[in-house]
Amino acid sequence: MIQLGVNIDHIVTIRQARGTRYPSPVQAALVAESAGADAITLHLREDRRHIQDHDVDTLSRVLTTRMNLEMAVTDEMLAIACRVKPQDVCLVPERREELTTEGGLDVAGQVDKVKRACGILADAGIRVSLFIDADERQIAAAHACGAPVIEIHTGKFADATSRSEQAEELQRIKDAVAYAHQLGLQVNAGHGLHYHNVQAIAAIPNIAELNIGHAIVAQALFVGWEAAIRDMKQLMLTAALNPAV
Ligand SMILES: CC(=O)[C@@H](O)[C@H](O)COP(=O)(O)O
Ligand SMILES: NCC(=O)COP(=O)(O)O
Repeated sequence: MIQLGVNIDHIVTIRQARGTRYPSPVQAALVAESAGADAITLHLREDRRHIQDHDVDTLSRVLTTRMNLEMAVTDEMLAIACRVKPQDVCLVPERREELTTEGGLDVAGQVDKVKRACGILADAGIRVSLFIDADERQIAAAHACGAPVIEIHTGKFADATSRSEQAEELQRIKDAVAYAHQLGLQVNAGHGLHYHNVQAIAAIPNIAELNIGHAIVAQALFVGWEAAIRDMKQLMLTAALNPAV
């Protein structure tokens, strides 16, 4: 059944805004797990704009589901991942000046570097996911690097400004999921998903997991954190069980 990875980055954005001890990412993660999160996703960025190293260490000790640690393909992050040993690592592109992740990792353009990182993480017993665009060339490269999982970047679909553009991006994602599944990859998806666009993605056959954060944190301001997660999970399950939704 489709799973939900709750990204808690922007819980921590609120804490970092004032340098307080609240809101606690530990409390957010444990409540999320009780509300139906199948994994907790956190992005340790090179610039530490939100998640801090100590958050990763603490959460690795208290989570009862899975930690999905997002990180850039750098020796610094590989060393942290091999020390912490989260269940999952998702390798993502990063640019210090970006507001948020702008696209998928260019695996095809740096196969040796990504393959080396996949090997190091796999040797540490960590399941590797590559965050890539809905692009067959990138999917084939991810498979060649030995990653067992990919996460399709749904940002272009989420940011589409017309129905026709959104439909085009959705079809691109559907084709990518089918191709990746045919290669034997586990296929996840995420970025920019919210309560009004998630069902179109969740309804795609063979999508295993959606990683969602920003929209859940925003909705929690109005309905509460637990309800925001329960509602998102329910939308996903309904769509997955009734693809015609
Ligand atoms: C890779 C991705 O799309 C997100 O999981 C990522 O965490 C976005 O970065 P921010 O959370 O810093 O916006
Ligand atoms: N990999 C996507 C993710 O973890 C959450 O992205 P968003 O929902 O915060 O855009």
